[in-house]
Amino acid sequence: MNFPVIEPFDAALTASLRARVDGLAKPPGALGRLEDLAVRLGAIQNRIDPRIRRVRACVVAGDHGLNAQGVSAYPSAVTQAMVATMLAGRASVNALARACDVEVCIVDAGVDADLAPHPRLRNEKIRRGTRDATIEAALTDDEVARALAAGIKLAGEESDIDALMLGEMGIGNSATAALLLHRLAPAALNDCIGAGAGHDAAGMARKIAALERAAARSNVTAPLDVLREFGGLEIILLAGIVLGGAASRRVILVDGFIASVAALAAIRLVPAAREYCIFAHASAERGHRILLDVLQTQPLLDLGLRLGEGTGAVLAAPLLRAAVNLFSDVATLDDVLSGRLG
Ligand SMILES: O=C(O)c1ccc[n+]([C@@H]2O[C@H](COP(=O)([O-])O)[C@@H](O)[C@H]2O)c1
Ligand SMILES: Cc1cc2nc[nH]c2cc1C
Repeated sequence: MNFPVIEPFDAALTASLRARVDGLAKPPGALGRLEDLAVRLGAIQNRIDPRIRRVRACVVAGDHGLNAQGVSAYPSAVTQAMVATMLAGRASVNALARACDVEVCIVDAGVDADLAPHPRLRNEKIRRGTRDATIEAALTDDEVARALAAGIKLAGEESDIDALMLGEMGIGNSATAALLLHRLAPAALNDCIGAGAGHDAAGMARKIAALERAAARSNVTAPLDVLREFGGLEIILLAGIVLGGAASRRVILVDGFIASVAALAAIRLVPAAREYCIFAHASAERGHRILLDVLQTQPLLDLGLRLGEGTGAVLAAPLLRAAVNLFSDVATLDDVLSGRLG
């Protein structure tokens, strides 16, 4: 499969952006990591004057065949129910998006139900849920390729969207994400498994045993093979959004554990995508720390969130707007010291 070309950053422009930030009316470095964010946004957009016009959260939904093994405390039907809740504007992500001026786009990549058409629902369904990865490959090569292509295409649309956020909804996807992290980091499987949406001790034991069976079934490590063996459709479509968004020089703001695993998969497919991914927050899900360490990145926020839906990414949108305002609104130190502001 052919992936879009993702350009590395222009080193001279990055140096100019840093010089601009250093020359603003403040002691150098006094705005801490917000300064790094401002430079990064300019480097991503390849502009000395980065801008954040429209911001869109893509909440991609899918179901997981391995949920039949009891890897989640919740039935797969909750995925469909939460998609309906998001379409009604009543999920957490909707409330936070209204507060942070973020558009929400809900995408069906593989919900195990026939969803009625809705003006705010994008139908990219590849199939109704993945196959049970403890028994057989979750997907075919063709299904993986089609999910990636759908994400790449979606991310390339509407050129005035400057930042794309990765969000997801999929009961059982913390189990799938643990398998992907185990193979793609790589890291010991046990360290990648957390409580997901919540588990008691018996539930955790069931989840660990099922994931050990799935991991023992296939020893693949190449990224496309890993995605075929373990899924899931929403994670793969999100990886496509990373590739398409980076190729069109958009900021990719990554939500929690599952969205971060999607970003990792994209980065394993096209390493240049890494610089375009900004990790919004540190999820409380076990395994997220491993992923952040592997990618040597520090998230913007740490609020103890572990919801998904794109909630953490949406909350970081104001930081993007704040960072670009430094370039557009702040006087230079030279102007201040020479009295040129009047
Ligand atoms: O993104 C996270 O950090 C995160 C951590 C734990 C759970 N979730 C959400 O909870 C669901 C997955 O949990 P589970 O237990 O069903 O695998 C899925 O809908 C995710 O959006 C999300
Ligand atoms: C209710 C509920 C809402 C969610 N949102 C994202 N993952 C979720 C999981 C559950 C169970």
